[in-house]
Amino acid sequence: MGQVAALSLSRLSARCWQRLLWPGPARIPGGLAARSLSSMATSIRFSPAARSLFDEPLGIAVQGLGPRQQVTLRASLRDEAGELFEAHGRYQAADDGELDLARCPALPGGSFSGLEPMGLLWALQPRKPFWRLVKKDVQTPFRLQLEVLEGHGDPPGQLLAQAEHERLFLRDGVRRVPVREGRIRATLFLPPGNGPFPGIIDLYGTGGGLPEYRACLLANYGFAVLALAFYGYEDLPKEMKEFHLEYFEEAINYMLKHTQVKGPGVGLLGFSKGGDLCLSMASFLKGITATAVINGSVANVGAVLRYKDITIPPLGADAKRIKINKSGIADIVDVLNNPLEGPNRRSFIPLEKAECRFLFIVGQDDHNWKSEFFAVEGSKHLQAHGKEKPEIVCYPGAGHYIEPPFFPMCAASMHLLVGKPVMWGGEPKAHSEAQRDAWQQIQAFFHRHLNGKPSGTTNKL
Ligand SMILES: CCCCCCCCCCCCCC(=O)SCCNC(=O)CCNC(=O)[C@H](O)C(C)(C)COP(=O)(O)OP(=O)(O)OC[C@H]1O[C@@H](n2cnc3c(N)ncnc32)[C@H](O)[C@@H]1OP(=O)(O)O
Repeated sequence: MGQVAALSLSRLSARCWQRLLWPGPARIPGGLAARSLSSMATSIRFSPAARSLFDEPLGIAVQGLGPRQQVTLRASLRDEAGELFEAHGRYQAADDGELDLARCPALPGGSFSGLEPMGLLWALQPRKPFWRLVKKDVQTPFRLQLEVLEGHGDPPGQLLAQAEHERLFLRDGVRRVPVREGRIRATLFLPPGNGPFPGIIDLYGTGGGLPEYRACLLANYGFAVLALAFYGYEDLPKEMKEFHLEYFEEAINYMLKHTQVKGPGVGLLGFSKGGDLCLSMASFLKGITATAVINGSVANVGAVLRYKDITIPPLGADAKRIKINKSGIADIVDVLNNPLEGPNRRSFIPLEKAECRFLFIVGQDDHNWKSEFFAVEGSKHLQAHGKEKPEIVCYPGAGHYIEPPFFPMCAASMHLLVGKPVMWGGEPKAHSEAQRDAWQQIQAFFHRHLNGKPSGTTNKL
């Protein structure tokens, strides 16, 4: 079992005992989320006070402590399945009894240490092993609970203060529009106003369903974003057997016909399996100006890909190359064949046919597959065909699931294609920093190429 999961289980007894004493955060009536139920002395200050967007930094301070008083701050939230995610930090107040996480480092012994103002969020970990924080209903917030507890004991001492803060996904005025047009099964997020807005199509990977949370967070920054399901959702194919690009072509045409989407082309944002689908869309379909891939493959994987009379077979894999790491979890990083060798080359996506700009976001500790190798070989392939060199941004210590900022890193979870939990790679702090930078890189890339705006970031390799 993953170390993190084991930690959650081993501490379960202690926490259960603590929870028996305190049945959990009291619901605060009237939405005064930031007001803390506390003794007169100690109070919690969030900035912004009551609610903020999930991908925004959150200021956290505690007032009214004793000079240099030692306290434990414990953050928690329950996802929509009711699963609990927790993190704690050990702190010492300043001489004036104030504790501001932007200025005060966390001490060793908590979920994180050092000066980490957002550590209580990015270090959240599930009690349930192999569980990942996802947001299914983006119209409701995650309710973050924060407790201030006396001392650094385990279990910690008495409750000094508690407060709740809402982490939202939809900025005021952003519209959520279910799309059931033709075969398309999607959700369109539109910024406030009439636009037209630069359009992006957002694809997740293996797992099916219709994850909307990255699309809606991106729409908060002025893009019209279509979260597109492509299997395992409503009347779409139940399994990942074969994909027809004509389905994705419908989605592109839907966006380009939309009065609030700015042409002449759209952007594509794909993660994991969604990444190679975006690369295939860019290679065979028209109307694409910019394609960003997060830990994607430059070979078609996991299912046959068809477009008109063209067929691209999925890259071969060998289950015998599945390793078991020291925690007993499957490591599939070597499972796929090399798409540069022999018959595997038939799976290599013909990127040279694309007429768009590319951005590859790479977690260098990705254990789903060799994302850096794929990005570098994709770059070589494009340049060998006289195409622009793509942007490649590599993040040391980042794993496979590079999500929007402050999503806690998922070390391992069920891989629906492999049929067992796999390790995704990454080290939590480095992974969190990668998520924050990648989010800026992706927005700058799309603003630059869909809007012609100068970007504020540099290209790192
Ligand atoms: C063997 C050797 C061969 C190997 C070949 C390898 C080739 C490699 C090539 C290919 C490589 C591809 C590379 C890649 O793409 S790697 C995978 C990349 N993953 C993604 O992009 C996420 C895609 N989307 C989803 O996962 C779903 O949409 C979610 C989960 C967001 C909701 O979707 P939906 O609303 O439909 O959810 P459900 O309630 O019906 O659950 C369905 C199942 O999902 C599991 N789940 C749900 N929630 C969580 C959670 N919070 N934590 C952990 N697990 C969770 C759970 O097992 C559940 O099953 P069950 O527990 O209910 O039974």
